[in-house]
Amino acid sequence: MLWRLTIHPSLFQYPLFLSYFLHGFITSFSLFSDKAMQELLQSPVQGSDHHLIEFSQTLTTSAQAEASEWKRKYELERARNLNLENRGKSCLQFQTDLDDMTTNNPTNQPTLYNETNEKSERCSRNGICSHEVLRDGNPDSDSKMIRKASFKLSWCCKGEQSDQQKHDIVSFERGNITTGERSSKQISLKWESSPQTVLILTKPNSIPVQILCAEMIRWLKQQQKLHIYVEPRVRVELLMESSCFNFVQTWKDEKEISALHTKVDLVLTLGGDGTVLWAASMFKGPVPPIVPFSLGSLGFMTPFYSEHYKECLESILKGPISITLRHRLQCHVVRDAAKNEYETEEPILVLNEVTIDRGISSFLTNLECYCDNSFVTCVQGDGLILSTTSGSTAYSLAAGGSMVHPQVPGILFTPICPHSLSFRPLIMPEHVTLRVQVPLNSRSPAWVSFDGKDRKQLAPGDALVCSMAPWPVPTACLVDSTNDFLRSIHEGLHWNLRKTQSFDGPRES
Ligand SMILES: NC(=O)c1ccc[n+]([C@@H]2O[C@H](COP(=O)([O-])OP(=O)(O)OC[C@H]3O[C@@H](n4cnc5c(N)ncnc54)[C@H](O)[C@@H]3O)[C@@H](O)[C@H]2O)c1
Ligand SMILES: Nc1ncnc2c1ncn2[C@@H]1O[C@H](COP(=O)(O)OP(=O)(O)OP(=O)(O)O)[C@@H](O)[C@H]1O
Repeated sequence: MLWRLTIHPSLFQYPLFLSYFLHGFITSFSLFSDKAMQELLQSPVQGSDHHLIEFSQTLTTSAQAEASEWKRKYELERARNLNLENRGKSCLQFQTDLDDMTTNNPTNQPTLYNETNEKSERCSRNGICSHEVLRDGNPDSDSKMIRKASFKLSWCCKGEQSDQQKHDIVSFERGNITTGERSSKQISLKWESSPQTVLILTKPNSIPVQILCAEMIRWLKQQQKLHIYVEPRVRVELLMESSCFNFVQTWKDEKEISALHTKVDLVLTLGGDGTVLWAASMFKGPVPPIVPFSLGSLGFMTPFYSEHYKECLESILKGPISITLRHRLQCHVVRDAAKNEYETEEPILVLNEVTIDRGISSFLTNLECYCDNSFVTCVQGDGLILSTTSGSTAYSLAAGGSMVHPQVPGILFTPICPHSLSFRPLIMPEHVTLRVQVPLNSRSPAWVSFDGKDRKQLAPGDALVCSMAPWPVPTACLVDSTNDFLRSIHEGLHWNLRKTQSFDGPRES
């Protein structure tokens, strides 16, 4: 499986983003040496170009050693897969299509190593790239290799896509401090090799979703020749409909779920915002691009119309795709019994928000809040929401928080029904760590929930520690981040809808 990740130099002015992004990708792939990674992550922003290019060369050398073995296994596996799939000949249609796949479609041939090498050289000249050879983690199928599509992310400047421009946010020349043009524009994803595997996630208990899912799978297999993964529940539903869906793949346990990001090129969600949250929660590390189709009632994060799925997917599979990189929060529950902060429970990632509230207790919550160890305030009321900017249009909005463009990196600090006249919501910068603690003298415990789910009790002395997660959720845009955001607040919330004042009437002279 090969990956290629190119990072445009303008990203270097976002050191946190860069280290998060790279850390996310790097730690998930075992080829990077620890030393190289430390050097990379510790390198000063100005020198990043140099470090990254060196790094990419190390990686390419490592990849060379495995590439010919990979190619041999890949071809063996491909032959084996075709054999297996050919056994289910009862479905004549699928068989014909598989035959077409091998004879007529040269794009489905395995990419040769030389081509990859050539690409890597090209990539080192223009930007930063990494090539990965990944193995399927399943010990039972040692020879099973799946190639993952490679893609490139870049910023678009002034409505155009530019790989070359680099802007400094702040410059200091001859004693004058000036701010330069910000390059935090629309992010665009270009495929460098075709996507081959999609994961389809669906809202449960919905007949229209079930029907669309089956139709989409047929089309993706027959017309696009893609490998398809679904949840175990969905595979059972599909097989009840027809044994022709035998080719659809799924997973058995958590371990296989945790390896999904190494196999899946694209995630399609069929449902509402809750299904996008569900999809994000399945990836505890790096997340493949998500294409959210709207089959819910509100759909702030689901811009794609399911009726036009064929045109949409054709365009997505071809690329380029406008992407919203949605930041997530990483939350740790620290129990009072823990001897230090590192002894926490597994971190939980949220795309919308983490809420600390009074749960079923009728007492006021009493929450002490700290930001990077500075005391912020004490929340006495129903609770507190720590929200991402994507979540700013959800619960935080209902509690009086601002709506914030999802591409703005920040953490919203929104009280729920505070019993005080002056407690306005805050927005903190992305780099802070927030700590919400239930004081030992609190009259009652508090309850924490993550994207509206997985409630946990916080006893007096326990704390929730929250910071920006290294792994954002890339969601595909229908138009672009800003257009999609504005459309969702207009259509979803009828934001600032008012009849326009008529032309006739009194005027200022
Ligand atoms: N008072 C409230 O507004 C309130 C109360 C509880 C939970 N919620 C939200 O529900 C979310 C869980 O969603 P679910 O679908 O699993 O539960 P759900 O089925 O109860 O739906 C909650 C509603 O929130 C909407 N929503 C979710 N994320 C959104 C976002 N980022 N922007 C705008 N609207 C959004 C959904 O479309 C849905 O209409 C939580 O993360 C929380 O933000 C809101
Ligand atoms: N694949 C899934 N497996 C289990 N639960 C899911 C899955 N997809 C979605 N859910 C849950 O189902 C609930 C409803 O999902 P979703 O919000 O997508 O649909 P909806 O409520 O019809 O849409 P809307 O919120 O726009 O009205 C959410 O709580 C979500 O967490």
